[in-house]
Amino acid sequence: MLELQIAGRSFGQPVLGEVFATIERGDRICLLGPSGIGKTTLLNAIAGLDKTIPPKAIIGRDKLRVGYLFQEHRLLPWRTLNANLQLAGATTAEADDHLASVGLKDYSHYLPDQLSLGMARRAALARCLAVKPDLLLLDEPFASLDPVMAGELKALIAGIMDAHPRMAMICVTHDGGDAEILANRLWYLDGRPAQLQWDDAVGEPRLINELLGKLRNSEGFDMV
Ligand SMILES: Nc1ncnc2c1ncn2[C@@H]1O[C@H](COP(=O)(O)OP(=O)(O)OP(=O)(O)O)[C@@H](O)[C@H]1O
Repeated sequence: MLELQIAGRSFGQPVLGEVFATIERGDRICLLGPSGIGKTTLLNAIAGLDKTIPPKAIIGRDKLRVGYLFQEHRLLPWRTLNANLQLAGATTAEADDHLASVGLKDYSHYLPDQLSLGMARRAALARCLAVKPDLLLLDEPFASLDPVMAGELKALIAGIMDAHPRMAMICVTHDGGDAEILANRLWYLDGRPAQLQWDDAVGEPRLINELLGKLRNSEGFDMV
């Protein structure tokens, strides 16, 4: 579905090194790595937001719709949730359905600033769904949420992926345990410049335990 042939990305000094990987329909990838290593930089490149990365480095990108959940919700504050989703291409009724699917059935007419952090993140997730994505990019969706809300959002995302078996996902997280719930592949980004150190299938419990063990032993990695 998508092939990455990224030569690198510098911000004054090299951040990303060469990244070669493929993403197939239905892939659920958790992207882990130390803080500041380049995970968001890689997501931005895949999303096509980084104009310094030549389009030919992301083969297949032009044929895909991408939903990107940024670290902050980026909803337009002067528009209702329904109107925000309409901007992403949904009809009024579709926007209501997407909002209902993330537990915001009664909040269609709310403004983003009237929502809690967790609700705003779910509204932003609904906006991602409104673009009918082939690929969902999630940048630390559980950051700053209390454990109950984070758990609910994890279950919600897992349910969305089950309901859309041809949609692929890359989810940046600092918690290797998220992979057990969400992923069938683990990407681990490390080094300077950063490269994918591991790209593994984690479909089997034995494999995922092995990988999480490696992550726990990895220097400088924060396991939660
Ligand atoms: N627009 C920019 N200008 C300058 N430096 C940048 C820019 N964007 C990212 N960087 C640098 O690139 C490096 C990687 O940043 P990035 O946000 O991709 O890391 P990350 O792995 O997502 O971090 P975190 O886990 O803390 O969110 C950092 O050193 C950061 O300071």
